Amino acid sequence: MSDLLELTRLKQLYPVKGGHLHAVDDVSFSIGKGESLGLVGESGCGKSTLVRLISRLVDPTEGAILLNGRDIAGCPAKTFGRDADRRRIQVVFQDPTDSLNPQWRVGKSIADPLRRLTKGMSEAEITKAVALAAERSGLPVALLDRFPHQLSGGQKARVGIARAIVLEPELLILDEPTSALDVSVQVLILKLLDDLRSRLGMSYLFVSHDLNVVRMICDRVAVMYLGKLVEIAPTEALFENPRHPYTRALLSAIPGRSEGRITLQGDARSPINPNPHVCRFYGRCPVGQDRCAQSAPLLTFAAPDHGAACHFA
Ligand SMILES: Nc1ncnc2c1ncn2[C@@H]1O[C@H](COP(=O)(O)OP(=O)(O)OP(=O)(O)O)[C@@H](O)[C@H]1O
Repeated sequence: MSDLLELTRLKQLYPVKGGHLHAVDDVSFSIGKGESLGLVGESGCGKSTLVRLISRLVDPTEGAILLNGRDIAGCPAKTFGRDADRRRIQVVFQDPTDSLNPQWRVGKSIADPLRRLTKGMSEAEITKAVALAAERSGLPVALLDRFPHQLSGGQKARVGIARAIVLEPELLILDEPTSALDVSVQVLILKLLDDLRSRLGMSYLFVSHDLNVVRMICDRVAVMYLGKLVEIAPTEALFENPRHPYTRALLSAIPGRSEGRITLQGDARSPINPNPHVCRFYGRCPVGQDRCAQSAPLLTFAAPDHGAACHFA
């Protein structure tokens, strides 16, 4: 797998009374083309700062950010908005409400990156691209005329994803994309993201404080502590054999860890939903917890946006 993104000795220092705070301290890692890398660590460890550096909202104090071999850290944050690489990196934020203009119909919000970052697209082409992004994100085209406050949390999350993928980026940075959602919708959005990555061949940097979520959709996991990268490993290796004491502490703090794991997998047909998911689940169920808590390890999970339903296999 060749690298899409490579960070080399990236540093971000903030001036504080009596010195500097090392928000990101000498961080190096890479993300392969089509790879999903999870980034975990406790609050304040520097995850958001790293996201802001990679998406070029702020300039690093030191270090390189190679995108397809080009050092985009050399392009000032102020002008990166006009850079050809800008459209290759998109971010999905934690609370989609924050990234949507409340006075715009959501179709206009999804079209906005196209209008700002591409040149020469006709209105017909923009409308077609918006409809395709909505369809890929599982957002009915009829909802494009609504305002954000007229949508559910799950639908707004889909708008945020449609807006991010409309430019067909190579790197999608997902900054706690499901933490504002209730648990049944969370599973659907994670499944959608997992499918989109394989369909569109994007790479993910998936930032989360929830290790169970990271385990579901990441190929590798990077662990940050006090601005430093303390461990990076393939997901299963990290969960089965954590090397750094901080990683071990994080893993031991996962609720219900002793009960097992959750993964998402493939499509199965069901009479309830023409496009259901199968949720292979061991442990506490993320949906319909009451019913599923004592379930057999495998259950099928067929869930439209509202009214998720679990079925024991
Ligand atoms: N603009 C700034 N000026 C000074 N210090 C900052 C600034 N932005 C962040 N910090 C500090 O840098 C450190 C890392 O912050 P950051 O927001 O990156 O952490 P985080 O891991 O994303 O936390 P959370 O999960 O709570 O969002 C924190 O100690 C924070 O207080």
